[in-house]
Amino acid sequence: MHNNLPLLPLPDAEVYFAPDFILAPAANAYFQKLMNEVNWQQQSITMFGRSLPMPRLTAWYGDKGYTYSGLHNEPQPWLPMLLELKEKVEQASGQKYNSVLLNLYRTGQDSMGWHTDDEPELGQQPRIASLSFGGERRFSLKHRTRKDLKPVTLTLTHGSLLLMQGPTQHHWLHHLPKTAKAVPPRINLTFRYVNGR
Ligand SMILES: O=C(O)CCC(=O)C(=O)O
Ligand SMILES: [Fe+2]
Repeated sequence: MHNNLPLLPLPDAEVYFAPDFILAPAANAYFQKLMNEVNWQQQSITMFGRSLPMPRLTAWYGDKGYTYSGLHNEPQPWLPMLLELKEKVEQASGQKYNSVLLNLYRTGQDSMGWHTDDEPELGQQPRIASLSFGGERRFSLKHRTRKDLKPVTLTLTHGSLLLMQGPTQHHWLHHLPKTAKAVPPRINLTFRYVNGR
């Protein structure tokens, strides 16, 4: 699908990054509203038979249930603010989304490990539109098989939009590592199109 966002020169991928997608005054207001109005949850992950708290808070809103990190998530009904952001992202990307997963990274110790978003419900070519608010964090992509390609690191700035689509999830992993720096809290919204159910 055609859009006017800046395309990153990555092989086997279609990744766009607009660092100033939402400008500071509006982005500040969204950050505060998201902090206050989203129903943030502490979920657990089971690893090696042990249940551990996820290193971030999460929330899931949208039209359809979705399995993520082995957990089935029943979405909460859309908040007006989330529909407004969804519309902005749909206009910029030229595509529709029907769900959003929100992540709150409270400190530099909150993180997300290497993964791909390739659950069957996301279809053959998952599209993920990721908005960031608050503290800047580094985000990296690494090719699954091509060791000659160095990992690519971006700084996900306040108000930025990162769009991953096409073959990206088949060939690249991504993560949001911890940082030892003192960083303000960060809120991330990943809009997705979930099929079925
Ligand atoms: O916080 C981020 O920027 C990454 C989030 C992510 O990869 C995900 O929710 O699948
Ligand atoms: Fe992801």
